[in-house]
Amino acid sequence: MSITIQVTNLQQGYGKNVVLRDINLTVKGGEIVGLIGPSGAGKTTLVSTIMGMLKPQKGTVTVLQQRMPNRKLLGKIGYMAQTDALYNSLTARENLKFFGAMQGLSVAELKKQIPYAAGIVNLNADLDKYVKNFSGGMKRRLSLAIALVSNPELLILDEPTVGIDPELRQQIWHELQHLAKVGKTILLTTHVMADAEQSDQLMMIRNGVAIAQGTPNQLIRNYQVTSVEEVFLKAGRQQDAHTHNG
Ligand SMILES: Nc1ncnc2c1ncn2[C@@H]1O[C@H](COP(=O)(O)OP(=O)(O)OP(=O)(O)O)[C@@H](O)[C@H]1O
Repeated sequence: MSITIQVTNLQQGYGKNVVLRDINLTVKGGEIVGLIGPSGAGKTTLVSTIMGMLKPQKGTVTVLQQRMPNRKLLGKIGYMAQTDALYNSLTARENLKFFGAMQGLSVAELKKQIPYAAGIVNLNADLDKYVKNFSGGMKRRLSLAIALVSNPELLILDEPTVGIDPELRQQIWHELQHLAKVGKTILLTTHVMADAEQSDQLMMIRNGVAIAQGTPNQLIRNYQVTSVEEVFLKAGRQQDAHTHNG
């Protein structure tokens, strides 16, 4: 399977503030990779760098064999940001049309893709409602539909399940697993352990470094615990002990 994302010895930050240190990540086509870590750990900074919105301070990022940042690749990446960037004065359908057209979809493609993307997040019945009347969860769902509408090779989802009820979360996961099976690559950040457990590969980030990496089962075995949550807690304690001793 080809490599979709390659991050090598990445250091990233804002001005003199270094947020990520020595991050290495390889994501193969068709894989679902979860980034987990406490608030402020650097997950959004990492996905923004992979998207090419930030230039690495040190190290390299390659996406679909192209060195990032690279504006030409943006059309191939479906991105769901942490804060919903939606037009409140437009309907959900108009938002999907606008963002789909920006991604290069033709009128005929939009006609086919809008019901598909809205269907995944259960929004077909609300397509002609104004976004200003949407609940927080509906806005998250519309943002996810926008990420999916152009049928991109790579999906980057920053906390996609925040504000989404358990039933719909399961439905979304079902679709993400299906998309991965047909070769799409998915990188997501999450605080939700149930999401982490569904990922093929996990990277746990804490204080700007990767403290644990592997498949959920590998991590559970290596740390001799029974859940991903316990892996995270144990890896965190080990990082603290190491920092205090070092
Ligand atoms: N635009 C910015 N300018 C300066 N500092 C920033 C900026 N964005 C993030 N930071 C800082 O970088 C660090 C990592 O933030 P980041 O948003 O990547 O964390 P996160 O793991 O995504 O957190 P959360 O789970 O809360 O979204 C934080 O200390 C934050 O204050």
